[in-house]
Amino acid sequence: MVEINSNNQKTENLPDEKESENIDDIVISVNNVSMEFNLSKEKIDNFKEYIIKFIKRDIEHDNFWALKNVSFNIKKGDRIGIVGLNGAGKSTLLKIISGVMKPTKGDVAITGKIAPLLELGAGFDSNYSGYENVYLNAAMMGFPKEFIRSKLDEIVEFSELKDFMNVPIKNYSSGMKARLGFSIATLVDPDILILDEVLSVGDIKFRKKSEKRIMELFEKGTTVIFVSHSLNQVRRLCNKAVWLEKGEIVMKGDCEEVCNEFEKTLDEDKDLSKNLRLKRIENLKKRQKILKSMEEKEQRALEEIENEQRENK
Ligand SMILES: Nc1ncnc2c1ncn2[C@@H]1O[C@H](COP(=O)(O)OP(=O)(O)OP(=O)(O)O)[C@@H](O)[C@H]1O
Repeated sequence: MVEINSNNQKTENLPDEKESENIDDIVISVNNVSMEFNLSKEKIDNFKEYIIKFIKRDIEHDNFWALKNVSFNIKKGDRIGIVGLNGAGKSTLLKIISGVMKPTKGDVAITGKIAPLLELGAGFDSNYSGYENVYLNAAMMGFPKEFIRSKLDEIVEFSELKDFMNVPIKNYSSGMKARLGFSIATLVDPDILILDEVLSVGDIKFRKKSEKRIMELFEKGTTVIFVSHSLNQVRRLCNKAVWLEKGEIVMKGDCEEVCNEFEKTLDEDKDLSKNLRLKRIENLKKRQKILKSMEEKEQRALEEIENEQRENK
């Protein structure tokens, strides 16, 4: 179905089993988001060389679109898995939704408190201790000091890092950073939790504990956006999925359906030619476009009927 967002642009909801007409249910609206990066064509070895070339206007760039016209709505309580090959644009999309990056075109509207857990250690200051970083990290998410103090014991206990909380983060392993980051992001009860590959880090015991914690958040109605290269994990945790390929949406909707289609192209990648994979992707994209235009027509027809009914009253 098609909804009108606050900017009066039309965006498509991820298909829903129980389609609700209530626009208030939408907590994230991604509207025609495109992201362009400038990639330097030549290798510049040091900063001095960069400055000289910059002053001489001698730096050539290639323009590269990491995301192209990406649009979808996420409703409260949805668990969205973002899937795609390396370089598809998944992390870039999460960074834009989290507000870490501004898109070149389009916009994202968010309702509620968002807890982003992006790259490992992002949001941590490596010179500060675990305790100091808990306050720093939570403050960056907009949570007041008193609130964090009330959650501190729980955060430390969950992270299992009690003996390391006075140690500077620079001495933590990547698994330890992931544990602390995950504990902060999930124990402050966010409305929206954003997880980029963090569940694949850490030992199996902590991974299981993290998945259980995410399940508890689902029950509380937390909206989760989740990037993972493990399709099984996406299937276990998500109800919907978005498949990105070279910055474009190939398919979005029911998690199982999207994961199955994506998986088929992975098998083909191994066994059959690359062309067949690309052909399948093009067909899926066409199908999405047809579905979108049908939904738009249906929406216009509904609007016309509503207008007629209003005029006849
Ligand atoms: N800051 C940046 N500057 C230039 N190019 C970038 C930047 N960040 C990402 N890219 C490029 O944008 C594309 C998408 O990157 P992104 O990290 O979003 O992909 P991804 O789907 O998360 O990949 P992966 O699964 O490998 O983590 C890649 O080609 C990457 O090289």
